[in-house]
Amino acid sequence: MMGWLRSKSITRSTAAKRDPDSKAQVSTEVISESETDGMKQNQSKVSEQDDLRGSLGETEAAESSMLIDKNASETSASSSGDSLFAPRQFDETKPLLTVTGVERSFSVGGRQLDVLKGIDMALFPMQLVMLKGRSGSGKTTLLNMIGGLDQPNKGEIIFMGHPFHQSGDDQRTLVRRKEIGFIFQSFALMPLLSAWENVELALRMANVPRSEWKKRTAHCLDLVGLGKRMHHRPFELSGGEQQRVAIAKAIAHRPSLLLADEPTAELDSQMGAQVMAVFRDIIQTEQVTICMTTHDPTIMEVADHVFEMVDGKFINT
Ligand SMILES: Nc1ncnc2c1ncn2[C@@H]1O[C@H](COP(=O)(O)OP(=O)(O)OP(=O)(O)O)[C@@H](O)[C@H]1O
Repeated sequence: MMGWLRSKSITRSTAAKRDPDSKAQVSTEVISESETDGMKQNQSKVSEQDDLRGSLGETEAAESSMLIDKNASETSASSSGDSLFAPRQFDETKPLLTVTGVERSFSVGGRQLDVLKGIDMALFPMQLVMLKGRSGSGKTTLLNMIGGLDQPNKGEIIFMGHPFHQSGDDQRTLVRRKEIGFIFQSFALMPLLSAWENVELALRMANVPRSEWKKRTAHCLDLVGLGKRMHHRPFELSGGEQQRVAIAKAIAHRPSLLLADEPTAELDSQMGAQVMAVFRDIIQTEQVTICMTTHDPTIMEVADHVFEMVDGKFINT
């Protein structure tokens, strides 16, 4: 599968930014872009990482800013630190997210392409849920909806009480930045920054007070087993280690939900197993829920639940 980041358009349309409440405008833009080929190359769509980068400017700016800041004294007022470590209060029997009757179509070459055809699902706290299905069955389209990056044409998506199907782009962005973490097939790390700096960058972008960065960064890198490689840059790490840095980065702000699109696709089976072991650990330690896509049957064995998607519908719910 092509990763979200490189080609999948985890998207927010510029139209939506102009009028965050207008689904029609989002659809219109998607249609016209698709017709001229190419959702996957579209510059007006903003990948999640581009979106995150946007809050700091260009990649290079973000990286240099981190490099300049790395020895700066810890001056920010504290502390939201407790919220990064405190046990969560939730009822495990109540879903974190519900998807009801969700449909999503795109217009391609003047024709309507029905991608999601009535999806119902629920994610409960601290579950590891997997989506499987053939290429093109609609898995990433669904993850985009769950992550608040796109909206359905029909149906409801409620995440932690927030009606994603009817809230504006800005509202969804706020929820997403606080409560959702993303992991990509292609790791999505800043190449000039060390593992430590990559995680710190995520904390900065989440507006976590600087005084909390050190403790939280060390904690997250320890959780993924990279405490001893914290000063390595991505190119000095194996693929599995890079993906573990990406996990540390994605959980740094302590999201309630982690979404991962084929997180093990570029890894060999041993590294893939390590990533899955880390997922299992962080579900317990961070009390996070994980929803991921995969094609790998061995990986599915560790799931709490596997949804199989065929042609835009689940066949085994
Ligand atoms: N913005 C869009 N505009 C037009 N078509 C789209 C758009 N997004 C997705 N599609 C189409 O929807 C279908 C499902 O795509 P999706 O990426 O969700 O599948 P997938 O199950 O994740 O596949 P893979 O495993 O190959 O990544 C594909 O035919 C794709 O081309």
